[in-house]
Amino acid sequence: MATRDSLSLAIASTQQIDPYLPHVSSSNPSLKPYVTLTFATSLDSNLSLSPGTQTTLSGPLSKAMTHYLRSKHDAILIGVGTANADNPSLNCRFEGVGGYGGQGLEGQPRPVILDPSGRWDVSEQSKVIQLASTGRGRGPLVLTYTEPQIAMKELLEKVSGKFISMFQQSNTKESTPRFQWADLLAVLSREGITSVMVEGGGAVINDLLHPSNITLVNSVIVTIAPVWLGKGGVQVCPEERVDGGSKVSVGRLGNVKWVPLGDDVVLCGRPSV
Ligand SMILES: NC(=O)C1=CN([C@@H]2O[C@H](COP(=O)(O)OP(=O)(O)OC[C@H]3O[C@@H](n4cnc5c(N)ncnc54)[C@H](O)[C@@H]3O)[C@@H](O)[C@H]2O)C=CC1
Ligand SMILES: Nc1nc(O)c(N)c(N[C@@H]2O[C@H](COP(=O)(O)O)[C@@H](O)[C@H]2O)n1
Repeated sequence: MATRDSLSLAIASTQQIDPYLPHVSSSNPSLKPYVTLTFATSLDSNLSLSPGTQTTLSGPLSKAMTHYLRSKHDAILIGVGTANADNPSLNCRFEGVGGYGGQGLEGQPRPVILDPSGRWDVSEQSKVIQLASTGRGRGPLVLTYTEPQIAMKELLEKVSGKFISMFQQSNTKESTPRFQWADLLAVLSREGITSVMVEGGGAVINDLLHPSNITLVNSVIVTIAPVWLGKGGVQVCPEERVDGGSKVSVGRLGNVKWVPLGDDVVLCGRPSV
């Protein structure tokens, strides 16, 4: 839990970040959720030192800012690689804004885990499950192509989470199965989710930054920490884009704002392809 001082400072800074956040919640189920892509990176664009490990990059102020973001979204989405590497909590621990403050589940985002191949071990050891079972977070939605084990299904349902089976076209059996972003956002919309923050990890972020998906992103909020992690890390580096035979940039942010937060800087922008 962040301290009161760091929270006050973070709140002051968040006024600059607010324009990049979802504001109007819509009950129209046909609308795509508002998508905020947000993560913390090193100066060499690494999310962590190596695959399968968790690396602290954000300082206390930018971490508090992340919890503020969590309080402003209906859902928080990660890939199964992050679920397994970090065993994250994925709740809002920003007292007074949402989360732990005697306000029940108000201000708590619903965790969403992309797990097409059924690699996430849904068990009592998972912090997400522990928090949901004690009223400190919401039960997760797990999007998958596989048939879940009955015990895992029951455990998830006990904490008001569930597996959602995604439709897999028989002619698109890739070696690394993926959902189409438009499809998965439509599924979230049908679950009543009007805004989602995508936190990572590398595969999820790089996939969303692909030229065919980046237009689905409404805003990008990146914490940049003053550290180099070196080669071998999990890197944010999307596929190249070729146009008319020449390599061009994948995308660019417009409407940019740089917000210093402690030793870090938070970059906010909107994709302009
Ligand atoms: N610094 C930061 O802000 C963050 C750092 N991380 C770090 O990132 C690392 C994990 O990253 P990765 O190994 O790349 O794992 P990941 O979290 O991106 O998960 C990868 C898996 O997600 C699934 N996936 C990805 N895109 C999908 C799609 N479109 N449809 C369906 N499934 C999809 C696939 O099963 C894929 O194997 C960890 O070290 C973690 O600590 C993770 C989140 C944020
Ligand atoms: N904002 C931010 N800064 C960092 O330095 C990080 N390593 C991350 N990682 C993300 O946050 C999740 C951990 O969340 P909990 O504190 O356990 O709720 C982790 O899984 C990454 O998605 N983020």
